[in-house]
Amino acid sequence: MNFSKLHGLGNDFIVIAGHHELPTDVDQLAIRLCNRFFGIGADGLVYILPSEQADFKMRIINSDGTEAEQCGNAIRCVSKYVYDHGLIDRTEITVETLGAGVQQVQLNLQDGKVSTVRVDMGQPILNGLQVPTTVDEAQVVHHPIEVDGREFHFTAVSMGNPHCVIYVEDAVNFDLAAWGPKLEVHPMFPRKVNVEFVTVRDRAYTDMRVWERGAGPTLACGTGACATLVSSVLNGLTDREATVSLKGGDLFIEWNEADNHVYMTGPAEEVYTGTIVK
Ligand SMILES: N[C@@H](CCC[C@H](N)C(=O)O)C(=O)O
Repeated sequence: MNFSKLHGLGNDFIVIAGHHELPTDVDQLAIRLCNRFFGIGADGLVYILPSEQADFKMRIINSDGTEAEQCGNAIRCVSKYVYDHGLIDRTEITVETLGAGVQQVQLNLQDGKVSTVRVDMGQPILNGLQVPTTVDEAQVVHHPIEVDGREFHFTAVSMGNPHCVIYVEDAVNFDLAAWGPKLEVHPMFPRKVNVEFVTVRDRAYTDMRVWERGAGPTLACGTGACATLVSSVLNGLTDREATVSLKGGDLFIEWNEADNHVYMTGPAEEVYTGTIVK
């Protein structure tokens, strides 16, 4: 079975195309292939499948074998893959996702290859029960949450997948490993949660570090960057356009007032191709 390895700002994926559906043991396959010592190594396994509603369908399995509804960095990687490998020759394409519907994607080329991708990530979901959280409120903004005797405040945003955004003094040096895993499985989040620790530098620039549901600490998270911008607007901390700076690099995020959609722009890179022997 052939695969390609792509990443978006260091959030890396094993990408498999040419199949019609997910294999039945895809959870075990993801765990095995994503292992950084005994496998290829990746944050997730991504399948590009045929779609009846869009040009392609994307399915993303986290490195722990659980399936995610959406992935911002993976959708940019999928978009680069299908264009650069000649599966489509348009620079405006559509990609169906499991939890965020069909997304419109614009490909920006350099020397005939995709260099950056702008994705319409759709409307954020803010209703507490729909994110989902256990908080029955129309918006969950700066809500208290206690972990091991420490109180944080979080803002809940779903971009198809659930996020909990927490403002800290120094996101870049924050002890992700101490708090991320505990917040990920906190009972306030019935489907677990991706956790973003954020420091706002000014109204157009934030630092963010992420602990991902099902994958742990990653270098970047596209949906997490979108959730960060939405949360920062709701908390009055940034304008509706900002750079979200991650460990692996920067994403530019816009939350459009007219259509309420969030737009994400960033790079995608293919780093190698290979064959899975067993
Ligand atoms: N890295 C991603 C999100 C991947 C899925 C996530 N771990 C989840 O379980 O929701 C991104 O770039 O958005």
